[in-house]
Amino acid sequence: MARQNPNIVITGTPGVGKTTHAEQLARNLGFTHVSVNQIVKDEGFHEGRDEELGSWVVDEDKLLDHLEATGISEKGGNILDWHACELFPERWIDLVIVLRCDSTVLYDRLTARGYKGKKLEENMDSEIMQVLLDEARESYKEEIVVELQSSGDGDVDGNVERIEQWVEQWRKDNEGKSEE
Ligand SMILES: Nc1ncnc2c1ncn2[C@@H]1O[C@H](COP(=O)(O)OP(=O)(O)O)[C@@H](O)[C@H]1O
Repeated sequence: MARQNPNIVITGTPGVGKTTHAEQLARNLGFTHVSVNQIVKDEGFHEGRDEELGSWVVDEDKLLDHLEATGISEKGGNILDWHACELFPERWIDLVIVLRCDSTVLYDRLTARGYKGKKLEENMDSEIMQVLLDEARESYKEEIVVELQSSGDGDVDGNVERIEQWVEQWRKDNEGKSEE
């Protein structure tokens, strides 16, 4: 059975605005905000922390099994928020949003969050080298990957509105398919 609502990935370097966008979208659309980082922490789907990078070493098999068991693929209506995207199976995902941020703005956001040293450097490099955008383009069909700016205040509302319009169109295009 096809899903009645799309599943959307919001990805990008830490600090670009994934949580901000995902929360607003989930609220407006009545979708579920799936904060993958939170699940990894809460459920212990990791093999400890990489102290140098300050991030979890994720057990991807456990994470995927857990998400699969929640019926994510069949139910739809999820906003998956994570700083990586290539591990989600293509059949789960209808749209991949890659948020991008101006590097001076991102630097301020990350230092305000206490990032420093190698962690700060690696994340800044990742944004400048568009690592997540490339990862998304390599992992999903070109037409479902959308790059959006999230540097200034007005960007969030504009992006959210654009994604909501996309969801509306998706529903029209998929009308009736869930009964097939
Ligand atoms: N487009 C934007 N304009 C202004 N501030 C933003 C924007 N996007 C994010 N922020 C701010 O930047 C910080 C990091 O955003 P957050 O949503 O937590 O990013 P992420 O989930 O990608 O790490 C927060 O303080 C948030 O309010």
